[in-house]
Amino acid sequence: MRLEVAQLHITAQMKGGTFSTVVQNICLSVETGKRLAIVGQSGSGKTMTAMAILGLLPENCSALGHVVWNGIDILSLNARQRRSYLGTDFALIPQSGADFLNPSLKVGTQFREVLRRARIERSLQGTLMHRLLSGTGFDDPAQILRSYPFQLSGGMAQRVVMAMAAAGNPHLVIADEPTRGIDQENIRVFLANLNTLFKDSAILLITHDISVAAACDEILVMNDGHVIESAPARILLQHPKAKYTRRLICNLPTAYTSKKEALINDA
Ligand SMILES: Nc1ncnc2c1ncn2[C@@H]1O[C@H](COP(=O)(O)OP(=O)(O)OP(=O)(O)O)[C@@H](O)[C@H]1O
Ligand code: NI
Repeated sequence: MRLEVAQLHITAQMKGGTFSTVVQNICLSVETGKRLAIVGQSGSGKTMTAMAILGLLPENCSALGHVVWNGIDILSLNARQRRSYLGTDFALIPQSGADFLNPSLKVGTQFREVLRRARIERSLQGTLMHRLLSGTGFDDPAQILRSYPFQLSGGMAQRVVMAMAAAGNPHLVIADEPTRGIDQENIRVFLANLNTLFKDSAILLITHDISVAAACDEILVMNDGHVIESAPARILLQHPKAKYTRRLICNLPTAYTSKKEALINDA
């Protein structure tokens, strides 16, 4: 299965009634079993691109172009039809697991609701929740299910949300800055879990961290609502074409430090 985005334009209606272009002519593709990273500085349109794919754009924004999933241009479907993809074919791993969870409900209650929406039979829910939580590294899933979100650390909340995202066995997973605010060790664990839980899914990973992007198959660089370049990760990191990409790599945290000097000298 394959996601193909072509000539995606997103426009926002501003307060005075004027229109502003948010992204222009975005083209990207990712197929099941592959991971695509989107990198770019703040405000470059990464999240809006992801939201357009998932059908979750804010009300004042609209998208034109093509978002083709499995041969169907889902951008032309109505809101109800589009929502039916989320939680089944598509899943979102949001930036902050802790913010995503409802603070007043136990993890188990929220997890069951996710499974209900994914149309998992009630009698299978318990076993599935335990399996998914074990899959994200929890030794005692029962205790996690009994916990309230405030009893979890940021990294633990992220793992819970990831297990929830895996519940519907999605074919496309979009993770928006999933590693922001978590330490290097937890980033390593996150990437390992992502690869195991979503082995057969197409993964679109929005990130500021070059070490996370480097773990993907392809990298797409965005700036100011445009695609600057895209290429297999290794090629893009070692031979970035655009000056913007070189500067971005130099400014991104972690890894590739030895490459940075060469890139700066080249720029
Ligand atoms: N509801 C909205 N109405 C109008 N403009 C918006 C709206 N939401 C976002 N924008 C604008 O769209 C542009 C792209 O925003 P987006 O959130 O996609 O950036 P981003 O690349 O995800 O940045 P970050 O790395 O900070 O998350 C920004 O200029 C932002 O101000
Ligand atoms: Ni964003």
